[in-house]
Amino acid sequence: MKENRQSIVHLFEWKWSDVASECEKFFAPYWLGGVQVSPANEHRVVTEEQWRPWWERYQPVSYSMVSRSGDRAEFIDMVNRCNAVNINIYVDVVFNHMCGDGKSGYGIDGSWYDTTFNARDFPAVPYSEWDFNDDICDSDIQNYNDEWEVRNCRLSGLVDLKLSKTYVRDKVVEFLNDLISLGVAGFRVDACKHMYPEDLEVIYGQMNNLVTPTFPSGSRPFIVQEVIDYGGEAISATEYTHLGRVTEFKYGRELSNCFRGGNDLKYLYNWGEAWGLLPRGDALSFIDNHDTQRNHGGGGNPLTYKEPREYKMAVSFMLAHDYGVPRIMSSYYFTDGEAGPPSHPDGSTKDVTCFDEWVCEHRWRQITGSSWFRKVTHGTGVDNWWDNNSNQIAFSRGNLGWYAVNNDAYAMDATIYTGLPAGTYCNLYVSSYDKDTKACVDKENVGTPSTVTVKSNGDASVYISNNSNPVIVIHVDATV
Ligand SMILES: O=C(NCCCOc1c(-c2ccc(O)c(O)c2)oc2cc(O)cc(O)c2c1=O)[C@@H]1CCCN1C(=O)/C=C/c1ccc(O)c(O)c1
Ligand SMILES: [Ca+2]
Repeated sequence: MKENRQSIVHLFEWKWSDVASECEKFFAPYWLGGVQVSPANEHRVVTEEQWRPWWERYQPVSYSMVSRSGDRAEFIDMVNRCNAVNINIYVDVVFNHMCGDGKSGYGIDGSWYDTTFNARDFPAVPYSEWDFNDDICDSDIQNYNDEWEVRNCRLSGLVDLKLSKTYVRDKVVEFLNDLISLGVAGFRVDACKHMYPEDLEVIYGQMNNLVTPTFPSGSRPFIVQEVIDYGGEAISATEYTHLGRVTEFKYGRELSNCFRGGNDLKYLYNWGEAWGLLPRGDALSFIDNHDTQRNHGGGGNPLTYKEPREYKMAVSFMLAHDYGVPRIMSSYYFTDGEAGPPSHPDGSTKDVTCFDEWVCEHRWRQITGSSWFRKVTHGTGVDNWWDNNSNQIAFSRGNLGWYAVNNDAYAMDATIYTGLPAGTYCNLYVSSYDKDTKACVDKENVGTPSTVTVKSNGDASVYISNNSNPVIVIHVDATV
């Protein structure tokens, strides 16, 4: 985790070859801290329940590095090429469970597995029935208010690994240390709610340091723990914060509500812990993720690429504000929530083509510009808050950047103290900035200024109509 480059982009279901070229082609000159990639280990090939759904990758059958995104050699090439341009790779790892109960067949790398009847055979690991919790719980989780059940029973039919057992812990540590040896910078740990913090502590403690010289000697893996906690269940995210960052699911739900008009933006003056969110140093913040962008209701029904105007506003606010480590979702277009990535008839994932079958939100100007803002203003707090007692707000990040958004149904027309040095700044939400020629080229600025002039007293007079891009994002490294 580089100090001033903390944004993470989740390149969901991208192949390793496409991730590598995106690191070199797009991310290198920018702002990015790292990329989260889909699970790299062998998983089921699901064809009967659904045809090749995205969630087949969350049903492991072994820890060999072959998946729908590519094989071990391609994974190594991706990590090397991204590390070479200083972009970290964080791997999604699934070790609460293996595949669903009552299944048998060959995984995507050809490994046999059998969970029919009492079998729990994963010879490629190997795991056998005594490596699972069926002896203490042989049913699915029913009651999310029983923390013993949530940890020891089957999560929607998935056979539950006995992580209390040294042998199982050792196999998981071997898997994680294999990935570390390939040069990854950390992990997104799936389904942490379903594993005991005590077991995770032992496993994380046995992870090796990150490889040198790619990383400074003694560097520890960066850990993001997925704990789905909207409050009201027996298990809370705070049980895991001492072990690493934890996903803050309330973040996207609350901010989506604000930008859909459910709460006046003026209330965001104390956005963060005062809203019941995790301490900012413990939080992984995001608007939507691969799961919540699909399951309405249960997933908090967040803004997604399907509501682009409000989504871009919410994501830009997340990136402009100093709370947490933000993760940006990069999706493929879908209507059926279970559908897997754009694929060929044989089920193999297509090459990425941004903006036709792949949404590539991370490449949208409004999001790229806001992420650059986050990098430039890292280390400052939220200062000089201004609002119109409704849905027009502005704030600076120290004297390095200034952010304003108009979510009212009428124009924002005000003179506001920005805290910035005098000068003319490029509005990165609607314009492109050329660092060499210091030019600010309008792109989509109907109703939103493409540049902002700050007077010597720090004031700026801004007019932002209620248009499709009603945001100003300016910082000291993009002046004309
Ligand atoms: O209806 C489904 N599942 C039951 C309701 C969602 O429950 C799941 C949760 C879940 C849901 C709510 C909670 O409060 C919670 O603690 C856990 O986490 C998972 C994690 C996995 O690695 C693999 C899974 O199959 C699941 C899962 O099915 C569909 C069909 C099977 C996969 N799936 C899904 O919907 C898959 C969802 C999924 C997959 C991967 C994830 O990382 C994730 O967060 C959710
Ligand atoms: Ca478990």
